Amino acid sequence: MTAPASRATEPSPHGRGKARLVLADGVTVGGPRVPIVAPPGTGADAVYVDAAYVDPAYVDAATGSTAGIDMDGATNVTGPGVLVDLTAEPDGGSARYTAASHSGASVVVVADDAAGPDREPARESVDAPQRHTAAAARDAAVVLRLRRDSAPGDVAEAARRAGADAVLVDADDLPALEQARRHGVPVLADVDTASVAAQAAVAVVGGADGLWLSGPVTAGDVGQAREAATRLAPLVRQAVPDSVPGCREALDGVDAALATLLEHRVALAGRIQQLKPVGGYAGRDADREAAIVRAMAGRAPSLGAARLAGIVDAVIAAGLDVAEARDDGTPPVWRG
Ligand SMILES: O=C(O)C(=O)C[C@]1(C(=O)O)C=C[C@@H](O)C=C1
Repeated sequence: MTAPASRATEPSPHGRGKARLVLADGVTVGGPRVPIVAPPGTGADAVYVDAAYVDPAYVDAATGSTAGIDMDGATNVTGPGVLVDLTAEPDGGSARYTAASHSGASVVVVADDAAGPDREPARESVDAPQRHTAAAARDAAVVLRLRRDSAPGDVAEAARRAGADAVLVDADDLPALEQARRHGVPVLADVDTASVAAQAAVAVVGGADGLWLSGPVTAGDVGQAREAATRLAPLVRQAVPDSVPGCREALDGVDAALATLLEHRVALAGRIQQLKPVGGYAGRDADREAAIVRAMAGRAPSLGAARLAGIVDAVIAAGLDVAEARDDGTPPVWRG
């Protein structure tokens, strides 16, 4: 994680007026990909750390001790490209300031109770305790954690009030995800690793631009979240960026989803060959193949039936090749 995060938002192709937040080199919240944000050592695209792990000096100042806190490696985990989570800070004042200013982090995450209607904005406040967060946040991007009881419709307003570049909401808070999407606010979804695959899927389909994994997070959790995002994001985040790298990134996502579906298709077609009275090339069914092409043409009008026929023919032939080559101890009928 070397490149700095950036609070400078850029126009995004995902919806009119939608901004995107750059977390690290090639890692954006609001682009075609849905990045995974998780603690260090889990293989995530971007890393967050709890403020308590930012600087031993903070722990000394706040509690007089580091007892009970595992500080192994703590001092080296922050810096540019790292998100520092300030939402659980006990005193909200000096601790936040010390933690965030010592960290060199590029993104700080603040709670909505630090930016409520009668509080000062996270980025511009002059009153303690928020002034400390504000001071730290001046040079960093701000992500605002919104609690579930924040009324839908207030998402964009809360982000504006806090001077936030993105919001963080519960993975299954679909009204908040929808509000953020509608108002063009980049939105991270807080995925509880107790049910990571399902929550990640719900969040991505609901419109999350990034997944923030919380709880005890393992590399396996990150892998599951990434897989859910890879499979589902291309289905719900259709965009045509205006640069070659942007388009290639989006194409990579679509190709990943296509490959997943092709793999499933090969399995299904292979099973049919075992079940049909005559399977394999010998049992090819032209009427069935024509019906497949017609059905797909309705969903791919740009290609049309004639071009799709060639694609479908190649896909079916590849599936039959695999089926005929398979030697899994259950001989298909055509092998006798
Ligand atoms: O539907 C079948 O009968 C199949 O064997 C599957 C399948 C396919 O891959 O879709 C393969 C060969 C047939 O010609 C038609 C379709």
